[in-house]
Amino acid sequence: MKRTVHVPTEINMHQMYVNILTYHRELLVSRLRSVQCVLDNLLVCGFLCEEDVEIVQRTVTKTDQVRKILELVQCKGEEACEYFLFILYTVCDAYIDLQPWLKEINYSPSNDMSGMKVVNTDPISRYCKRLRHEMSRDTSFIMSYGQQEETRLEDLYTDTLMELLSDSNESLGFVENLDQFLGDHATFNPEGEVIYVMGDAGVGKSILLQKLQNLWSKKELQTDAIFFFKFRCRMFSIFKDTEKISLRDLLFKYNCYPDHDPDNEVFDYILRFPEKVIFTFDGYDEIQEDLDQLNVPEVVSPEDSGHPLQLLISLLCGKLLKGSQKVLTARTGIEIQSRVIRKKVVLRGFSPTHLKTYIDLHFKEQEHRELVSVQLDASPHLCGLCSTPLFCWIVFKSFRHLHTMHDSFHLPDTCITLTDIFLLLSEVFLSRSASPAPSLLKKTTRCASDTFKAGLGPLAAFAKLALQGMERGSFICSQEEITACGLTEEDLPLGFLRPVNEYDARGSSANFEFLHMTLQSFLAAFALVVDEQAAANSILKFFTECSRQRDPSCHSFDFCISSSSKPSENKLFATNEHLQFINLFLCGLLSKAHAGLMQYLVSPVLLKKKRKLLKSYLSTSVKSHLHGLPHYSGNEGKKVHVLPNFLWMLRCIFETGSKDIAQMTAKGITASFIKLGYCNVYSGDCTALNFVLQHRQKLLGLDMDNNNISDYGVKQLKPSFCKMTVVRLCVNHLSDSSIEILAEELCKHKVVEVLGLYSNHITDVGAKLVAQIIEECPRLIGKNKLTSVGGRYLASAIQKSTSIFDVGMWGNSIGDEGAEAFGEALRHHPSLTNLSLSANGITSKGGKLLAEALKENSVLKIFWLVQNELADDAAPPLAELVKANTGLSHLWLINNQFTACGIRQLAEALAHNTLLKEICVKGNQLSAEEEKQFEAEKRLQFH
Ligand SMILES: Nc1ncnc2c1ncn2[C@@H]1O[C@H](COP(=O)(O)OP(=O)(O)OP(=O)(O)O)[C@@H](O)[C@H]1O
Repeated sequence: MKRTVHVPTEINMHQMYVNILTYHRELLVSRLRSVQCVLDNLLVCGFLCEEDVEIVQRTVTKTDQVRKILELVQCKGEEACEYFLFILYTVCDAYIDLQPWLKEINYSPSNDMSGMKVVNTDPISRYCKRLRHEMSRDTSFIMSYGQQEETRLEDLYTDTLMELLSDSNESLGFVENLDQFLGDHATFNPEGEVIYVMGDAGVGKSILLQKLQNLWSKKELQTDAIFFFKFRCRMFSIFKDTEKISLRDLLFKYNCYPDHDPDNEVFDYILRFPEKVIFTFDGYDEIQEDLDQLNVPEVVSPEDSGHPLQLLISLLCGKLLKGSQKVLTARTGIEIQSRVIRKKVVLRGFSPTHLKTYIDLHFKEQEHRELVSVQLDASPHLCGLCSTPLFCWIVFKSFRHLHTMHDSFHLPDTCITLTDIFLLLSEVFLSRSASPAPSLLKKTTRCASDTFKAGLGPLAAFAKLALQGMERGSFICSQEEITACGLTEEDLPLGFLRPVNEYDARGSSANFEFLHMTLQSFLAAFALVVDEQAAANSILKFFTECSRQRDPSCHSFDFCISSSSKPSENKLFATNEHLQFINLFLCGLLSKAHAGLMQYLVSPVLLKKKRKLLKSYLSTSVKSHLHGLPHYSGNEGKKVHVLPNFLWMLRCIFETGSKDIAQMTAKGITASFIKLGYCNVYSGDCTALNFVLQHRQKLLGLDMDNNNISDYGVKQLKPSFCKMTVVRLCVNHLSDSSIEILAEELCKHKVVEVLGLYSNHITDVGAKLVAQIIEECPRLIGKNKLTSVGGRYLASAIQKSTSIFDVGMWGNSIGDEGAEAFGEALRHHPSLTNLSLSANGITSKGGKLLAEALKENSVLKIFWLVQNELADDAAPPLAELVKANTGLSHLWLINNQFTACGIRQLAEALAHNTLLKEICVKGNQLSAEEEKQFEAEKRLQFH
């Protein structure tokens, strides 16, 4: 028998385990926690009898219980003691504190022992198992139509674009797989504990969390966490201001309670090992309370009770369960204190490849796949809408349903609006009740207005319920509220509502919520339109509400981070997107395009009145909005920086389809340059923008940097490029196909003066096209994926151009061959004054070729070669360049590989140069002393 246990030398080997227990008694008494599991196993294996167990259980304190167990097993002899150790060794989760000690005494089970059975009856392990089981049950299906139809998550889940952002919202690349999600990758603040996931309505934030939860439940998520608690933030709004709850109750009531845990071991374990816990909080934007109003002292002790919102904030700030991982989702535009954020992920929806995968998953029939693909290919606008998974799901589901019912059904064509999409969804819901199963023999002709007329009763009742919820600021409805709106049991399976189980812990009867918040907004708008009782102008109430709340959303944790100060303007709930959506749908429902349908559902006189009211309101507010925009003058003329609200206005205008309002808006833009940077413009918005710009006569500069336009958006803007003097599309996920459109349009109209394409996905193919337009576009394409091939195209275009001043090629990979091409292009270039070839993998070879060529150039003033691989053998030609005194005023050589020897040669050359104003060599291989000396010499020369 193998014995590897270290024991005190004086111990008799026949009594080894008995002696170990005596020798380490104190440690065991203080560290052994889960007594029950030890007792259960000793009992099952016959080392203890029922009476022994009772004796132990009668002992009051845990430490005494352990003492008693030790006494008993020692009395039973060597095998009982060994089995006792074997239990601690096997159920390592429960006896986590004793594992280092078992290692220290070098314990490993003997052969005899290894054959013995140990059952894990530890409450912690049991609880983890139960959590995983319940999580798996709750997350295996995606919500679907009605309550009877469910789709398995794994059958439909498709990856989406998940972009990692820095603290200052710079892109840090994309999440490659979900294992990367929780890890340290792209963490910008190790002190923060929140992974902050942002995204627009319906982009898939909840589904992403569901996927993470489901992977965890199957032990397929890379994490050490053994507890996972999921919350939806809207739940925190159902508590009264005065209600209080303990952390323990918050965790267990709303997830699941531990069974057989009389000593509260699970909660104690969570408190001791918070790093073993993951939380997900979905929809931070849905919290309705103003934290100021709560006026409750901050909760920091896990034993204290507090308002659930206080607990939430304390958890997020790390004041409770510090070290636990938290994933928080919110709609784009909600700012939270960056000091609590560990990393930021922004969801960008489906890329074209994802969309293809989703089509394949969604449609089992090849015929449908092909039909949908063809129809999508024909409509970039629809593709843009379908990059949002929710809209895509509605479009595809509707297609499947309506195509099965009616042979001739096609996806709506180019001008489809969001209102069309939600009308389609409603039609599907209503038609499902009207015709239980599609006939195999004869497919009927589709008549949407008949379906709406027949279903108006329940539809209006759902709409009333939605509106009442919005007015109360609530996304959850009770059974009583549902009944009060006139809805019956039979109406519920139509699909508009789904039950929510999460809040059952409060003992209330079943609650429901709308399938999606956007659907609630749509129905609320529908209620405003069909309501014949309320005054006609009440349709405008949410416009008024939104204009009151126009301040940028800012959810702040200030009050819990610095408890001393209590800022007065910290409104937790500040987003009004769901209200903006109501306005948008209102515009759609009252548009000319839907007048035909709506006249069946509301009296034509009232409809006309409401349409007139809306139109006049929109015209006035567009005028005053444009008038009130801050104008300022810059190089490109009079500029305006529009606010996100402008975007909502554009969306509404597009939804109305009113040419008059579009025309008036286009005319009302008096500035020659609009900045729409960081406005969260997505591809679908480009249709709206184009709708307005079509009516503009004058030229216009448009800065749309840092949005989510993508290739679909550029396609939508195609007709407007003829008027654009400035086209800034930096950081917008554009690929070469966008450049194809730009090249075609910009070269045709030749009015563009500035083209910004920094940080997209352009390759050498796109570079060739950029080269074509380069004569009109002085700003080139930094931070893309060009190699020497693309570098050569551009260099050759620059060589031919006589009007180019500034080329920024940083952050590509043009290497030495590209550098050589640039050298040749610039040797006798007449106009280029500013060139950056930083971060391009250029070695001394390329540096030498550049330096030699530039000696003959007398125009270049600023030359950046930062962060390349230049070493001392590039120093002589660079020194020659400096000596040549060509007109160069700034030479940046930061972060290369020069040593003191190379830098010495450059320093000597300075004496011959009268024009150089700056040469910077920081970040090379110089000691602090050598760097200082160079700086001193430089100062001397420049003086
Ligand atoms: N990755 C995905 N794969 C497949 N379908 C998805 C995916 N993401 C979202 N969907 C579909 O879109 C619907 C809406 O997604 P989800 O509720 O996650 O959006 P959200 O970003 O949380 O929206 P909101 O901010 O409005 O709550 C889902 O019910 C699902 O049908």
